[in-house]
Amino acid sequence: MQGYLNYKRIEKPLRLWPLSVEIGFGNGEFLVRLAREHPEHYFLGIELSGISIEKLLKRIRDLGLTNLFCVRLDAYWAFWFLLSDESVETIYLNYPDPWFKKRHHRRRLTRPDRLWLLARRLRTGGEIRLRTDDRPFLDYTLEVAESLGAFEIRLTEIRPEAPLTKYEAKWLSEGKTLYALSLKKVRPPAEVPHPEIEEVKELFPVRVAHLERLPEVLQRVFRLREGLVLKIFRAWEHGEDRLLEALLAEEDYTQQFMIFIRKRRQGDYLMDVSPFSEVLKTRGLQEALEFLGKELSK
Ligand SMILES: C[S@@+](CC[C@H](N)C(=O)[O-])C[C@H]1O[C@@H](n2cnc3c(N)ncnc32)[C@H](O)[C@@H]1O
Repeated sequence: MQGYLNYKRIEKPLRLWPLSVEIGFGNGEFLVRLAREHPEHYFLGIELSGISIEKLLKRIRDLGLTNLFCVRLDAYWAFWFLLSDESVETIYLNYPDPWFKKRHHRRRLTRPDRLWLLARRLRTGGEIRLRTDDRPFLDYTLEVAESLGAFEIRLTEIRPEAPLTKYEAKWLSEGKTLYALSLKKVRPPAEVPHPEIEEVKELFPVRVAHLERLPEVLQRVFRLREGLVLKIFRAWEHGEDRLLEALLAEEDYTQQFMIFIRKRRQGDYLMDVSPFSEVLKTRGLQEALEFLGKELSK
């Protein structure tokens, strides 16, 4: 599909240059305008909302835009998996959810590990441009940005004569103050603890000696290690073969998929991710298969 990046399949990191990224593009108005104004520049939109993705894809198709792409993935993991350091010209964050309650601050897109990764992926001299109407969120972001020591920081208020989106025009006419924060990368950010997931080239099938213990693993939650949790929901029988429905949470990246267990002539079984499940091949997924193989074979 034109403009859609299936991040589980494509070659990574992306090789698009010059590239700018918008996180949480919503109705896509801002991103489409940029892509039309700068046909020589590539743009990537990152969104969690399927409806937003559908709408943007329709506009990409209708307008025949060949420089605009989108991916449906949490922004942190999109930057982690798809982009290399120093590869992005500008990162736009327009009115991200401020998560104003203290206990929700960890969901903020500008919390230290999130902003750290954006700063890594940004080209030196490039900018993160944030727009927000939420002063406490802005102050939080300023504090995090300062602590990373990577940026030249500039804060302005959005003026009515600037190019505005429909919502911005409405908010300004209602007398709201809209802030524009520019974080220009001048040096690499200070290291902060951050979640990591390692992709692997290939997943290897795992041997299972017998299936007698299969009922015991169903509906159980296995904590394989810090940041890796596996749950097998149920199993279907197909002759001597089995199909399992599994969920794996690796850090906060979750994948739901089917596991196929096939009886071999030797009498034992071979277990693999079902070819009908598309997964991101990760070290954690291989670990989970190996763990399950051992658990069943006991
Ligand atoms: C408040 S809306 C703003 C939409 C748009 N930028 C605008 O200015 O109207 C925030 C958007 O960010 C998206 N979003 C929130 N968290 C995200 C994440 N972790 N990764 C990607 N998109 C995210 C939401 O789905 C939503 O569309």
